[in-house]
Order: sequence, then C-alpha cells, then structure tokens
Amino acid sequence: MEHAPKAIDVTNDVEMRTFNFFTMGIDGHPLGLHLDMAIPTILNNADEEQQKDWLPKAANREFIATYAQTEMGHGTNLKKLETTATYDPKTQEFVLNSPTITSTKWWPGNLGKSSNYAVVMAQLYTQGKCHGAHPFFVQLRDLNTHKPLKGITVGDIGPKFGMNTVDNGFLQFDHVRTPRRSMFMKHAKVLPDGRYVPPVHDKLNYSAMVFIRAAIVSGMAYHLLVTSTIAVRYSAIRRQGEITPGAGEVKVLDYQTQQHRIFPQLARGLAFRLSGQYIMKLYTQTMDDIRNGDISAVPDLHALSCGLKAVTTHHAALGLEQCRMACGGHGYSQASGFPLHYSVAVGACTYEGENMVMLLQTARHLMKIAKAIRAGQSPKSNKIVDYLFHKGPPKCLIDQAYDTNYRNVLESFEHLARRQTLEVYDKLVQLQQQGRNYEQAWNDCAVELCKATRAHVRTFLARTFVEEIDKISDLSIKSVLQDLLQLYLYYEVTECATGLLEDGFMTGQQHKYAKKKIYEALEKIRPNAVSIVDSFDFQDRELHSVLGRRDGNVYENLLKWAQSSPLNKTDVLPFHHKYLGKMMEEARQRSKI
Ligand SMILES: CCCCCCCCCC/C=C\CCCCC/C=C/C(=O)SCCNC(=O)CCNC(=O)[C@H](O)C(C)(C)COP(=O)(O)OP(=O)(O)OC[C@H]1O[C@@H](n2cnc3c(N)ncnc32)[C@H](O)[C@@H]1OP(=O)(O)O
Ligand SMILES: Cc1cc2nc3c(=O)[nH]c(=O)nc-3n(C[C@H](O)[C@H](O)[C@H](O)COP(=O)(O)OP(=O)(O)OC[C@H]3O[C@@H](n4cnc5c(N)ncnc54)[C@H](O)[C@@H]3O)c2cc1C
Repeated sequence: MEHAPKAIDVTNDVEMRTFNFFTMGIDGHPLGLHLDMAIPTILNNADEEQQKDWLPKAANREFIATYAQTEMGHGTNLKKLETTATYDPKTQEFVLNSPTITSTKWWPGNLGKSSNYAVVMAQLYTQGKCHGAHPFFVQLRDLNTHKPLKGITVGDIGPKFGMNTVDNGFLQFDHVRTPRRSMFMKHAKVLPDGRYVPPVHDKLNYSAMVFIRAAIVSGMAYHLLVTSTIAVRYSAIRRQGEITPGAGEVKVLDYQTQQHRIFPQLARGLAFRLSGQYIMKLYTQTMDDIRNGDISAVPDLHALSCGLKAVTTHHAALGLEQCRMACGGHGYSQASGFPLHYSVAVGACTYEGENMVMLLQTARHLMKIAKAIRAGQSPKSNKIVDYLFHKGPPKCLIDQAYDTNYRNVLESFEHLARRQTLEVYDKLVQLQQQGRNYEQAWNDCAVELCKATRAHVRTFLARTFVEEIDKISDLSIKSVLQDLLQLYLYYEVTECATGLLEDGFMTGQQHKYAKKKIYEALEKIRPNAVSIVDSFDFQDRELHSVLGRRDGNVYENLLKWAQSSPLNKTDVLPFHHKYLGKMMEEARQRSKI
C-alpha cells in the first residue's frame, strides 16, 4: 500500500531510539540499558568471534541485556567490587559468586524484571590470583519461561526518586557456572589452561561508562532546552502585574528577573549541545584508534568526559529548577512537565560516576599537566589542555572595545583555570613536603581540585561555543545565536567572578561591565525568545507539559487536565461517607449536645 506506515527498523540505532523515546517516554524503558550500555560493551569489549555471535542477536532484540556493575556496598570504588568469577580449567568455566550481602548487584537498570542477560563486572580469579574487575556476558533467565536460572536470585529494588518506569534491580550468584568464552575477550583474556593475558590498557573494560558519560552531555542539553522551552512559552502567555502603571498587565517574560532566570538555561543548553557533539566525536575517534592499536587518547577522553559529565549534570539540575520556579505555582504541578524532567535529569548527577568523584578524576589529569608545566615542559599539541601551558595577559581585558571572537573573555576563563590548577598543584607539593603522603594531601586539596576541574570545563564549554558559532554562515541564524553566546559568556564570567577578582586579575569595574553585557543580551534575546524555542521543534508529546504547549492554550487545557484526574471521576469519593463524612457528621452531632 502506498501510504502504509513504514515498519521500524530495529537494527537502526537512531530509528529505534526515536521510536522508544516517543512511545515510551523519557523516564526510561525496558531496553534502555540494553541499547545504551550492553550493546556498547559488546561493540568495544567483545572479540571478533563473540561479536559475530552476540551483536546481531542483541540488535535484533533476541535477548535483553543490562549492565550489572554496582553492588550494594560499592559503586564508586570498583577495585572493591566483591562479586567473583573464578576460573575452573577442568571444565573451562567461570564460577560466579556473590560472597556477601554487600556484593549483591544493586541498581542496574532493567535488571529487575526485563533483562535475561547481563554484562556482569566481577573480580577475575585464575591460577589463584585476582586480576581485578572484568566484564562477563551472563545469562540470567530461561529464554522460554523467563524464570531465573539455577543459582541466580534477581528482582526489582523498589520505587525510586524518579525513573520508575525502569526496573532497577538486584542480583546474586550462588556459584553459577558460565563458559570461559562468556568473559569479554577483546582486551584481556583467560586461556583454556587458565593463563591470564592482560589488556594493553587496564581501563579499556570501562568503555561503556565512558560512552554514557559522553552521551549524558547531550542528554543534559536536551533537558535544559526542553525545560527552557516550557518556561519561555508559558512566560509568554502568563500575564501578571504591570511594568508601567495603568498600561495593563504584562507577559511575565517581559520582567528582567524572568529573563535572567530562564535565558541563561537556554544558553547553557546550547553550549552543552555543542560540547556534547564534540565529546561524542572524540569518543568515536578514540574507539576507532583503540581498534587500530592506538590508546594514546584514552586518558584525554576519560578526563574530558568525566569533567563534562559532572558539570553539565549539575548545571542542568540547577537550571531545571530555575525553569520550574519561573513558572510560579503552575510550575509545581505535574501538568508543567518539570517533575518528570527534573527527576530524570538529577539521576545523572549520581549515575555513571558520582559527580564529585568525576570532578576529581579530571583533576588527576590536570595535576599531571601542572607537573609538566612546573617542570618546564612544552605542550603536546593537545587542543583541550594546551592553553594551560601558555602565559595569558596579566590583567583581564574583557572591557576592551575590540574583543574579536570573545578572545578576552576566553582568556579570562583560561586564566582562572590555569591559576586554580597551578595553585592547587603547588599546595599538593607543599603538603607532601610538610610530611603528608600523596593521598592525604590530595584529600586536603579536594575542594580546590574540584574547582580547578570546573574552571577547566568552563573554558572548554565556552571555547567550543565560540568556535561553533563562528562556523555558521547563515547570518540571520548566526546573529540570534550570537546573542545567546554573549549571554552565556558574560553570565559565566559573573558565575566565576570570585575567582577572577580574588587575585586582582579582574577589576570591580570589569565585573560591572560583564553584568551590563548580560542585561544587554537579555534585551536582545527577548523578542526572539519564543521563535528560538519553537525552532527546536519539540513535539507536545515530548514536552509532557500543559504549560509548554506549542499553541499556547494553557488555561483551558490546565482545567481539562485537572478535570481528567482520577480523583474527579466522581463528585463524591466512594469512601467519603465512611470516613471524612462520618467524622464531620459525628462532630456536628457532638457539638449539638
Ligand atoms: C534524545 C534525548 C534523550 C534525553 C534523555 C537524557 C539521557 C541522558 C543520556 C544518558 C543515556 C542513557 C542513560 C542510561 C542510564 C544510565 C544508567 C547508569 C548506569 C551506571 O551508573 S553504570 C555504573 C557506573 N559506575 C561508575 O561510573 C563507577 C565510577 N567509578 C569509576 O569509574 C572508577 O572506579 C574510578 C574512575 C572512580 C576510579 O577507577 P579505579 O579503577 O579505582 O582506578 P584508579 O586506580 O583510581 O585509577 C587508575 C587510573 O585509571 C584512570 N581511569 C579510571 N577510569 C578510567 C576510564 N574509564 N578510562 C580511562 N582511564 C580511567 C584513572 O584516572 C587513573 O589514571 P591515572 O593513574 O591518574 O593516570
Ligand atoms: C538512577 C540510577 C541508575 C543506575 N543505573 C545503574 C546501572 O544500570 N548499572 C550499574 O552498575 N549501576 C547503576 N547505578 C549505580 C551508580 O552508578 C552508582 O550509584 C554511582 O556510580 C555512585 O556510586 P555509589 O552509589 O557507590 O556512591 P558513593 O560512592 O557511595 O557516594 C556517596 C558519597 O561519597 C562520595 N565519595 C565516594 N568516593 C569518593 C572519593 N573517592 N572521593 C571523594 N568523595 C567520594 C561521593 O562523592 C558521594 O558524595 C545507577 C544509579 C542510579 C541512581
């Protein structure tokens, strides 16, 4: 038939994701971990033969797999995972075991009820020696009955803060046997006789986490762009109060405070989107390099993905909350769509590496660079960190008339990142000279180390935003985006003003200049705000928001939404006369006596 709907191609990743997203919503679905973590693990950690066997079946959804790493007792410190996989050369099998309560796998998405396979991270023992956590591909449930296999206890961990459409689960193994070839063998291997062959880099097993950390950056852009769309649209129909007495009530979007609350979230959403594209490309490139035997970019990718993940999730959480508050009372209703987006987005501050832990990972990388700088070494042509080696201007120049492509603003961010990185490095060295060991000194510097990472990530986000806008050739689009860029950059200057003022790099006057540039940008963005968010082309079914409807018919639909609440199916609730009605009736009778 000419107009018959085309079937979804389940092997096409983008098509499948879009379909899932529209049909099942944003708070997760039974295939989430299968698509986002299990398949990437197969792609990057299975050897050729394993891939041939597992990948087509995975793409075709002949099984559903999850990623079971975190345990009740340990999520961050992977060295202390307790699940064991002990190789038995006699049968050429691994024996998977959960020796303690705290070794119970806890949290994996879709583990509770949906998955019948899992990538299981377990401490690998062979020939009496532990080689650390390695991934295994393990069948959990019978393919026909879907009952747990012998020795496996599996279930759902119960309701959570949000994402309750995902069956996060628990899992225990009681000496479960699995074939030798169920160990992912692209990097490390166990030979039939039990000999261990180490990987070229011992963190290659962690590539699925790196993938999601990179994906999260665009995910956070999405949440911010969606919620600022809701806030802008609603603020453009909501009228309350007057700016000029007697001139009539204004749209709340005309208040400067409202613009200052919402527009920076829009600008940050765009910045995250552009850096999200960058890090995904870097991820793909690095995985290709690894396939060709080049692992040199692994530390850079790890450091950037950890820092971006931590900063973007934190800012998304704060930004979403600003959008909610910008919608007043109605923002607190589920009709706004904010509770759904908020509870999904804040999860990302924790999953895939707790944010403080991630900031500290990037800081490790920065400290190596600081060491090289202090040793007088030259930069290594690394676009992301080379600026740390260069001496910038001694004073801030943001208020100079000619600031081609915001060079002066970028140099301010660079100055702060460089100063913070070197200062905390010097403190680390000093503390060790005073007798602290490295780990103690590290802990004493941890807050400042996190600040160094934030400053470095801010520099990266800002530079990427500037460079990407510079590439746009359509001048009408470019000019609108330049307004958002202006807002973004000066807003970030004020956000890190304490650091810039602290060492006298920036003057109070220049801080005032940055604020002036923010207010100027808000004014320029205001007339285009609704068109900007409309241009994202979000469908109403994506926004899940009465307030953010594209047609702006908020009030009549808010009433319909409330009337359709289950509580309003009947005028009088069935149990009214049994409890509240009875209570009031009895009270009235008593007061008559
Ligand atoms: C269309 C729009 C949709 C919108 C929706 C939005 C959705 C958002 C997008 C997200 C998509 C999907 C959502 C999926 C749901 C997610 C479900 C969540 C899953 C999980 O949480 S899985 C579990 C995640 N767990 C963690 O992240 C654990 C955190 N811990 C660690 O990673 C590590 O233990 C560590 C980094 C803290 C330390 O590692 P450790 O092994 O102990 O090593 P160390 O000895 O400390 O370090 C040794 C050196 O190794 C370096 N290192 C560490 N990790 C890596 C790595 N991955 N790669 C490279 N190098 C690494 C470390 O830095 C050390 O280096 P150095 O010695 O300094 O040189
Ligand atoms: C919604 C959701 C989905 C998840 N999905 C999965 C999944 O599919 N698969 C899976 O395996 N796991 C999953 N997880 C688990 C998740 O990856 C972990 O919870 C996360 O990595 C944090 O680890 P933790 O719980 O051990 O936190 P903890 O490490 O116990 O964190 C507690 C506090 O200690 C601090 N802390 C810990 N270590 C350090 C340190 N070295 N330095 C400084 N501070 C430190 C943290 O900053 C934090 O403030 C999920 C979690 C959530 C919330």
